[in-house]
Amino acid sequence: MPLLEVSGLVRRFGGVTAVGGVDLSVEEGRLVSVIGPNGAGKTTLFNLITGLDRPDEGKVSFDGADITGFAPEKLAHLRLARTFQHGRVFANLSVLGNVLVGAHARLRAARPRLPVLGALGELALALIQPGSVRREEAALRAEALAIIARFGERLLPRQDQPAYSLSYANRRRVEIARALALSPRLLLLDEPTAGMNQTETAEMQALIAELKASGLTILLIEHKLDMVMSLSDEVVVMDDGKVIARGLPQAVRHDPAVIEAYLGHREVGGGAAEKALAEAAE
Ligand SMILES: Nc1ncnc2c1ncn2[C@@H]1O[C@H](COP(=O)(O)OP(=O)(O)OP(=O)(O)O)[C@@H](O)[C@H]1O
Repeated sequence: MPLLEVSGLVRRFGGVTAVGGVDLSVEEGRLVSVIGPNGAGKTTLFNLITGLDRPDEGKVSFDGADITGFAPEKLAHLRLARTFQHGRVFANLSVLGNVLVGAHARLRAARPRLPVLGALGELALALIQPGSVRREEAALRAEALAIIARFGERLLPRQDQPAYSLSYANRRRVEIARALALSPRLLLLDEPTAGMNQTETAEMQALIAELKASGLTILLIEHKLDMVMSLSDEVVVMDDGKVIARGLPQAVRHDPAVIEAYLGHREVGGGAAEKALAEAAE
């Protein structure tokens, strides 16, 4: 059974069909990439999966359960995490604070409110900070720092800096760190290297490869095709709201329909396809 299964998903905005009947499945431990030209419907698809938007038709299942239209918070409880195309962080929180938000969200999910205590009781507990709460906080902090350490010198020395003071690339790293603190079962990354230079892109690629090697299931939107080709178990190509090709990276790379979608070429040979895709990635 796939971890994520999307069937017949449709989303219309007025006269525009942003997602027009998409099927997609991601098996546990696999990395599937969604590529396609601007406006193909990739981000809308992510929004439908992650509860930021509701489909007009179709179904989203996670681990066999119907999660269609579930609110993002409920999905976080199921440990489905995402990052955004332009990066979203809590600007006034520190790097560590941002990552702790993710860790706390996971803790709340694992330990539902104690009905006996109620909200006031929980607040009192947090204020008094008995030993158990302090130990829990210390463990979360250590865990958050370990996640930040995955980003090495980029984030570790900046753990106490507010997110607003960071470079764009670092804010994007913080967002991924926060998503990892949720200890996700499925991670959706929307263009994690957008706005990054070559060195930063290579670092991000290495990190995603590491996450994949650790067994994390990942759904990735990415325009940098070299990265897509090297990381993906499967590539799904969208154009105009529809899936026009899917399969192993090398097969997709040579698919004339894919070249046509990117560049409008109708007749291409294998070599030309590769060149066109490389150009499209620039
Ligand atoms: N909230 C909205 N209201 C109206 N139209 C929308 C809305 N969101 C998306 N669209 C339209 O749906 C289509 C798909 O957009 P989407 O952002 O999903 O594409 P994309 O593949 O993610 O593009 P990009 O690679 O540029 O991010 C586009 O035509 C877009 O203009």
